[in-house]
Amino acid sequence: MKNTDIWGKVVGFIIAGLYLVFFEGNQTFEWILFALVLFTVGIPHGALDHLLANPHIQRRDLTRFILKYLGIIMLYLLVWTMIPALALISFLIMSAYHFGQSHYLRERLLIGKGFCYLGTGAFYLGAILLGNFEQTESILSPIVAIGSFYDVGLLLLGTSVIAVFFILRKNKQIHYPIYLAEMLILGTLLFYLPLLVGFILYFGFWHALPSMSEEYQSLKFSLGDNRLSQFFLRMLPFTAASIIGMGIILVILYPTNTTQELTLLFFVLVSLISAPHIWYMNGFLESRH
Ligand SMILES: CC1=C(/C=C/C(C)=C/C=C/C(C)=C/C=O)C(C)(C)CCC1
Repeated sequence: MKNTDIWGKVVGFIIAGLYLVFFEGNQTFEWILFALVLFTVGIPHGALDHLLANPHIQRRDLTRFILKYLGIIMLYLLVWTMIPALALISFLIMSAYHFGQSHYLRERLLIGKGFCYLGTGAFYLGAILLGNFEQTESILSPIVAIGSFYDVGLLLLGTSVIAVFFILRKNKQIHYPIYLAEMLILGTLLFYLPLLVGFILYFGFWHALPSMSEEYQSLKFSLGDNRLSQFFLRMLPFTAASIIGMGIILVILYPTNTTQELTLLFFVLVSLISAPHIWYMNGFLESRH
């Protein structure tokens, strides 16, 4: 699985190309693509957090881990219900950091690491959301009115590329032109793709798959024989729990809510499982060096 991340990005570009040439506006294609990427890499990449914390975790520690994970989820749910705008802003900042982090899995950033993660992730997330501003605005309308933030968003997009450029250039060991080229090419593509297509391609092939590959590299020695099948097998319990849990909530709310409301609810559920995942993943990635 060493070069899976690179192949994944090639596949991501191919799917984007196929979509633009043959399936543009085809909602069936969009939903199938979304579900497929979400179920095969999107959710599973976060289903091994317990092993990243401790590859040989035993029942007692696993229980403690689950309780801690659920505690973070509950606390964050409380924030969503009491101060939704704050919960949303924290979700966007956490996500930007987390997405940015997965662009530099093979690098060792010595200067401005946190800002570089944040800037890179903010750029890609910004491209996805600003390129489909009206839809983003309408999904978020039950929480906040973002209508007047378009120009600020564009400014943030420009600032983040420039900031990342300077940070990467300061890190002399990094070959920065490749990252900038990727930002410009992928950023433009994500800006023009529809919201959920752009999001799922980026999430699946630029974030989840590279992260999964890194998880495998780190866990493979503790997986015994048939390590690849063991790796996938161990993802099953928490993947299934997340999909079933989120599915039940969405199915119950389906009859009384619009598609926009269900989309927002889906992302709120994603944010709930992402909060502890981002925390544990950061601990895992930062402990490698
Ligand atoms: C696409 C999209 C949104 C943002 C989603 C994000 C930020 C997802 C992050 C997922 C993460 C961090 C997963 C972890 O592995 C909004 C603004 C909620 C609503 C409009 C559509």
